[in-house]
Amino acid sequence: MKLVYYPLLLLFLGVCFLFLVRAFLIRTGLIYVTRKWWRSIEDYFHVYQFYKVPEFNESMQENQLYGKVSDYLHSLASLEDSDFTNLLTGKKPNDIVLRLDPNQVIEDDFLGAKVSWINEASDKAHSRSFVMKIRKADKRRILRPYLQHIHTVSNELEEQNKDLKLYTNIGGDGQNGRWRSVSFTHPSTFETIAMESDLKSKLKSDLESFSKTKQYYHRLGRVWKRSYLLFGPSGTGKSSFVSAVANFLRYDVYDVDLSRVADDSDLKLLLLQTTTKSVIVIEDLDRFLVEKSTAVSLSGVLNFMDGILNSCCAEERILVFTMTSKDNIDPAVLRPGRIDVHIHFPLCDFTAFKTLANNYLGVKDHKLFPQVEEIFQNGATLSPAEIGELMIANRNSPSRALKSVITALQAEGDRRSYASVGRRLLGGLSRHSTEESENNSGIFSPENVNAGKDFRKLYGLLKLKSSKKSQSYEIVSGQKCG
Ligand SMILES: Nc1ncnc2c1ncn2[C@@H]1O[C@H](COP(=O)(O)OP(=O)(O)OP(=O)(O)O)[C@@H](O)[C@H]1O
Ligand SMILES: [Mg+2]
Repeated sequence: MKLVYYPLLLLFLGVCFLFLVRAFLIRTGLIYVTRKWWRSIEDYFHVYQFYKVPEFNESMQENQLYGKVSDYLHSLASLEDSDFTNLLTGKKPNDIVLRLDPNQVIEDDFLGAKVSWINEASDKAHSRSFVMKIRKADKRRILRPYLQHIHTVSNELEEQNKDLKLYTNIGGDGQNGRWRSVSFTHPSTFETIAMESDLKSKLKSDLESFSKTKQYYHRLGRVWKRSYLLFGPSGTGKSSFVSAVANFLRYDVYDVDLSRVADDSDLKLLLLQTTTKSVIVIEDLDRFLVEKSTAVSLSGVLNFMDGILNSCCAEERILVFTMTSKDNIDPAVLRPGRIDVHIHFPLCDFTAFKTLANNYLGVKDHKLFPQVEEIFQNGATLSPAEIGELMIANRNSPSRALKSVITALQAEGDRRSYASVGRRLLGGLSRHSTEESENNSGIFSPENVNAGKDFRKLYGLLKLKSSKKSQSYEIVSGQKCG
């Protein structure tokens, strides 16, 4: 009977022994020595192949693969396990980054195979190199996909780390280029913009799919561009949206000021001088077209929108046009193909208000919310910019902030009723224009554009009223919406 339990006892003691040895090795740090020995034993039984990636080629030109490999290796978590790394300050003031020391080894895993890289110190030619070591047995299976993987990851890292630029056009003869740039640091992102969440995800996936469809556009013989029209009252987030797009795609921004463009050919020149992977914006296009306050003709604008000149390079560009209203705009400007996506930016509703309260005050719910909701339901509204300002001014006290929003909304509601009484009193002659406005979802005539803020808010109310029947945000892809 005792003999039956013997092997079990031995097994148990063996497991306990191994467990204790492992705990001992980890505790004393001897585990690293053991691993090194184990690796040497493994090395002894495998045949390896080495690939050198030098910093310069034989003509002493920079080998771009070296930079990509360097970016890739320095992004690996296993960098921390290397025996010797340098600690350096990163791009941002509080960033600390690790850099592999010369002759240090870094390990990587790819498709179940182990790959080691050695950061070789300068040789006679004063050039550095990375040397990849893989088992011959794994070479056929992983070499190509692994190199492809390095390319993809390093390209992604480059996108993430590049400093974005904001270009603005200057007047003048254009001898030395017409764009002047500064760092683009606008913090607006899709997360900070108050926008219906479904619409937000649709727009994000639209942008993502655009940035990945080069082949598709080429096959159709189309310029690889996507045009967005953002329309809505002032302070509803149109410019913030442009920044969010740039931050999302990591694209530079070119802000075209039409008042500084000399003529159609000047506009073409500006377009030619933009770089790939950029968002090109014309703000307040309606103002320029309706008031004709630019030297550029309508056909000049249309050619710009079509991006004909860009077809030579066919690299990705996003065109964004902002307008207060698209009602008085020549339909040719808005036709499908010229404008791919129309996005309506309405004044605030309760859902947008909650997003703002969360962003600005860190408040997800509050006892004053039902009161705010009721006021919105009665038709009062303000622009997100106006609500945001009230919240910033009272950011230390959410209750005070919400009370000030309520007071402002109530004042706005009162002004609205006052305006509607005024309209009724005016009667006859003016009734026609009011009806016309309402029938046309609140057409905003050029005279109204200049009639000041109060009128603009009134316009916003009419617009919101009509849009509430359908959706608060309007996105129509590939067709004009009205
Ligand atoms: N939908 C929104 N979500 C979050 N913040 C917003 C939103 N709309 C406006 N804001 C805030 O209001 C300010 C003004 O917004 P923005 O400049 O984007 O408005 P706009 O529609 O471009 O106005 P305008 O037509 O006058 O140029 C910004 O600081 C922004 O943070
Ligand atoms: Mg703006």
